[in-house]
Amino acid sequence: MAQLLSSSCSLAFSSTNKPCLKPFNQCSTSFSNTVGCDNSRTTFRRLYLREQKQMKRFAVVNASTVSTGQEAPVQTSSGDPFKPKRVMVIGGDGYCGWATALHLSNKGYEVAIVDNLVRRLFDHQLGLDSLTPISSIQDRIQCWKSLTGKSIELYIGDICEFEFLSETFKSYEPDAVVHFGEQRSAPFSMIDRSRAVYTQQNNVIGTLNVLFAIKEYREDCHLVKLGTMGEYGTPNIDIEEGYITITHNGRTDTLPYPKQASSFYHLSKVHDSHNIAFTCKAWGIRATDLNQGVVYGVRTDETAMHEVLCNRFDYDAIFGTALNRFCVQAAVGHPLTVYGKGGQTRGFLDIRDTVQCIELAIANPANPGEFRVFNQFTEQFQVNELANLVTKAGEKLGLDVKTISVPNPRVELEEHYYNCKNTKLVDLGLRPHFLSDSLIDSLLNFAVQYKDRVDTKQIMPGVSWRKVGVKTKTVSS
Ligand SMILES: O=c1ccn([C@@H]2O[C@H](COP(=O)(O)OP(=O)(O)O[C@H]3O[C@H](CS(=O)(=O)O)[C@@H](O)[C@H](O)[C@H]3O)[C@@H](O)[C@H]2O)c(=O)[nH]1
Repeated sequence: MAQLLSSSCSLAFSSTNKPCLKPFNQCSTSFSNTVGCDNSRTTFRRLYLREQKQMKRFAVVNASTVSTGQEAPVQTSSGDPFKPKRVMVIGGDGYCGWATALHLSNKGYEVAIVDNLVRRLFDHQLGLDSLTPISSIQDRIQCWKSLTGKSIELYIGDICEFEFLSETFKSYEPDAVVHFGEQRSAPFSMIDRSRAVYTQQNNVIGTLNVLFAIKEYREDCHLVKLGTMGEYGTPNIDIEEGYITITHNGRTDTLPYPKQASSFYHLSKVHDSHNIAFTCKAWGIRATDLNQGVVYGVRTDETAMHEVLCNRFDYDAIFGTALNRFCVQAAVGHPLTVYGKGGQTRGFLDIRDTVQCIELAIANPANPGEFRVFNQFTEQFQVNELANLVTKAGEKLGLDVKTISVPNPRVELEEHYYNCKNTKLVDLGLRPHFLSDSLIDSLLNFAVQYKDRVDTKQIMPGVSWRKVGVKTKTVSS
């Protein structure tokens, strides 16, 4: 299967937001140069359909029992008990998606990855790279198969192309769709106008297409959508899980919690949430919006099984997130980059908990027409606290860790109240891996192991929320 797919067309996006249908190795990796590619849709479609047919033949069915979660009291529209088995992981080649695809496969679900590989293209365009070397998706899947005997189906294409998505849906017939397939970096969305437009178009249209595909081809399918804690912003009151009960002029209602996103990326997730909520009401879609916090860590039980399965680990100022970045900075002797006063508080979670949360959401599906919102994080930290934890862990390893205050490139409160609810996933059985000294030690050791791969030019932030303009930036952040 991997061989079949490696000869196929991979989609790259162009700044016109039309997919480029040239084979991946013939695509220019420059952001602006992808515009002129000849979109040979008919050839692509023929190749694609042929592959789908062959993939069906090669696919090994792995149906087995779901090992985690309570028995779901949920039914299909025909009244039978709804037991999800076939899961489609959109964005399954990315940081959270890859770890999740392997975890679900390990737990006995049949898994298909849908991905257009654009995350790899972003790295080429911006001159970035993962701290860890990562194998091609085909090699990853082949390695997983040889280690465990479990097959993962692979569909390479862009979900913004409805034709591709609908063929994929009809071919795979998922019971659950986990949707990670979005541009997920706030700084990326603030580089320039074209990245802002790309982020919102890709994210909002992609999700809308998934909703239409569920309605049209798979009405019982449960959508498990990755949202973000950043949808709520930092209000001066407690943050609830999705909804808040308000009494106004003597009348009371439970309403969606107010949204105050602070980047074009975070806003795209708000727009998604509104579209999903509407289609749950209007069409009876079952959906869970997982408002995830900042993820840290790299190893999960499955990705640690072989170096070919190793996950990506971003430390640059565009895709790297706070704690992962601080560990790499400490490993290479770069001062920790606290933006502004460092009093920014966020919800955080270990990547091992990301995969657990997704599994719990799938095993306990929403009811038809229900729009559930779970806040997916395990602990809250201020950025300064994280810097202190990394400094202390660095001392134990003999590293001299310094911290600097970098003028904040973002527009955000640097000191604020923050208190978020996060009980729903715990109620479903989440057993969190809290941030411990030993985890920071092992992350630091991991960063030290790969420190020769660090490009220190990628560490300082170069994207400014205030200076974002219409001119396309073709060089790194
Ligand atoms: O070197 C750094 C990097 C970040 N920060 C600060 O750390 C906080 C978090 O920033 P981040 O880059 O770690 O995370 P963020 O941009 O918020 O986005 C990440 O975390 C989000 C969850 S949340 O933050 O919205 O809860 C996800 O949705 C995104 O996909 C993921 O990239 C911000 O206040 C930022 O200013 C620093 O002080 N120094």
